[in-house]
Amino acid sequence: TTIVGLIFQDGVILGADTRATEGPIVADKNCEKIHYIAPNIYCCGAGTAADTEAVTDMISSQLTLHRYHTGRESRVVTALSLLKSHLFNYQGHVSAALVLGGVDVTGPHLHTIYPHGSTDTLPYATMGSGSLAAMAIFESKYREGLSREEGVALVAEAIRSGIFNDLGSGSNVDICVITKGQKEYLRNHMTPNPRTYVSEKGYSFSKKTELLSTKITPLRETVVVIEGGDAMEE
Ligand SMILES: C#CCCCC(=O)N[C@@H](Cc1ccccc1)C(=O)N[C@@H](CC(C)C)B(O)O
Repeated sequence: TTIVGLIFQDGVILGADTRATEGPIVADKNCEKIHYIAPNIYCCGAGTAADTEAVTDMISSQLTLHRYHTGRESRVVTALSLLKSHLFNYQGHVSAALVLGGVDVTGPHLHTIYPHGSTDTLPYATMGSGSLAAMAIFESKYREGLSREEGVALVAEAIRSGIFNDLGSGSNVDICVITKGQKEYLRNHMTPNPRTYVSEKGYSFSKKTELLSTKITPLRETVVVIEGGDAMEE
């Protein structure tokens, strides 16, 4: 997995690849790794698919009940506290490595949460097996005050770096843009690895292509007997 997040001038942008693996096997070529937490909060997950799905679903439900109780919009820090305490209680046995992002009354927020429950607050972050490939892009190109277009392009570039350089990552680019009072989930924003099909008529070559066997004179063949050479061992 390659999952990333960054803060741009109007909020937060999250990104993810869509490959699920089981050892050397690709179990899912287009899975979703950006999970809904609250209307203004989303979370990317790496690690064990079942664990990232279950833990984000659980915290999303808890925040829904909390919003009913308070009558207010959820805060990112609330999701952060609920996630880290759950993961810490399970001492790393819940294998969920998360990039949490959102915008609330206190502004834009981006955090990483590790399986053992430690967290970091950052302007840009990457997680998963493709995180080093993605971080190389951020470390060389991130700057504060990015526009929406620049931010989306940089997130896409970081995810593509993981897709093409990490075997644990692949297929498509999913993106989620979160600003004050608005969020856009761009499912399969890029599909750089389309499946190609051979038509039932077989391969189709360009008009200019000529069959080797007909047009071009047969390949020349000359046999040279080497005088006095030892017979080759059979
Ligand atoms: C679909 C399906 C089966 C998914 C199995 C499954 O969790 N794969 C894991 C790798 C793994 C982990 C622990 C045991 C075995 C295999 C996986 O692909 N993780 C990616 C993220 C999740 C959300 C898709 B990524 O971190 O590489």
